Amino acid sequence: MSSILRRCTKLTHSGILSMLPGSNGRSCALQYFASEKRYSTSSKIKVDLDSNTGVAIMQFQSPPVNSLSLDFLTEFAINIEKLELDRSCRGVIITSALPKVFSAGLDILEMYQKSPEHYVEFWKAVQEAWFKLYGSSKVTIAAINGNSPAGGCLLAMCCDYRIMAENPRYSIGLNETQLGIVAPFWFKDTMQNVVGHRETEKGLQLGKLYTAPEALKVGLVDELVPEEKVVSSAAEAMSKWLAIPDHARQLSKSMMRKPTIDRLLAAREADITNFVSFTSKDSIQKSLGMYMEMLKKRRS
Ligand SMILES: CCCCC/C=C/C(=O)SCCNC(=O)CCNC(=O)[C@H](O)C(C)(C)COP(=O)(O)OP(=O)(O)OC[C@H]1O[C@@H](n2cnc3c(N)ncnc32)[C@H](O)[C@@H]1OP(=O)(O)O
Repeated sequence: MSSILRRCTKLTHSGILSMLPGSNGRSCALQYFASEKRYSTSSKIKVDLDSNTGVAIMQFQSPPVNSLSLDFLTEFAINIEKLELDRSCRGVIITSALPKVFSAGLDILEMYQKSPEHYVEFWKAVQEAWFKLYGSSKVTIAAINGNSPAGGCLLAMCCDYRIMAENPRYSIGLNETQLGIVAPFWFKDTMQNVVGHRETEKGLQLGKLYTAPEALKVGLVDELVPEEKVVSSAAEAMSKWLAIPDHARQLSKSMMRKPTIDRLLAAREADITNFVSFTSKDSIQKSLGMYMEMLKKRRS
């Protein structure tokens, strides 16, 4: 019983599960213990599924900045796939358990001074994570509680709805050009589907990191809320999305996303070849090395 009470305190502090649809509003109701299912298989990502509500909370917990390493991406794709196959799951909220950062994007170390074989494996994992999340039939909501550059922005853009902390110090965007690299066409397609052609053109060329208010203005995020309310607001938004019959919403989602997914499916191998030859170039390796140095200097 004491362990149940300890757990109870944890859930009440999180304020997450008690906000979800289907909750009777009582904090720490014991029913949560019966309905909460832990999915997590390792330490980088924690997933809890509430079988009362059908809503899973996926929390990134890979210090220092939730960078998307090969291991992280593999774990991410497995978790999304597992939830996809679980008929009791209807929606997924994706957020970060770390302060100030949602995700720092692709792990630059995976693209720096590695073998071509490694680049192939890494890029396949990036593609796979995108296919799984962008193609998910579940309602997906990003609760963006920190900085979200590049690959972090991509994950958020794959979701159906984005809620960001209104902290003006947090930014989000595809900033690849600032690193001297180029976002692939399917990153571009994903952004274009969210904010349109013109804003994507500006955002991509400039490698723009939008502040939270700027992101709201251009439609890159749908809502700004106080930082401590990001996840509870995502839960509220989720209940609205779940009020729509699944089959109708899923077919509508698929209708909107299929052409974009098919485009990468048709060019999957070419996209890998392109990534490997681009990343292996001396000039690109130099740019990545300088960028890592800049990050380190900024820190000291
Ligand atoms: C070639 C084809 C195109 C491929 C498409 C590429 C997509 C990408 O996603 S590329 C990655 C782009 N990401 C970024 O530009 C983000 C860089 N990071 C930051 O701006 C900041 O770290 C932050 C705002 C996310 C967080 O700031 P802060 O809390 O101040 O943390 P630090 O900057 O001190 O970083 C701590 C630690 O983490 C290392 N690090 C940060 N980002 C990455 C990363 N993306 N990959 C690998 N490592 C990263 C940083 O260097 C620090 O390391 P140490 O100094 O060794 O502690």
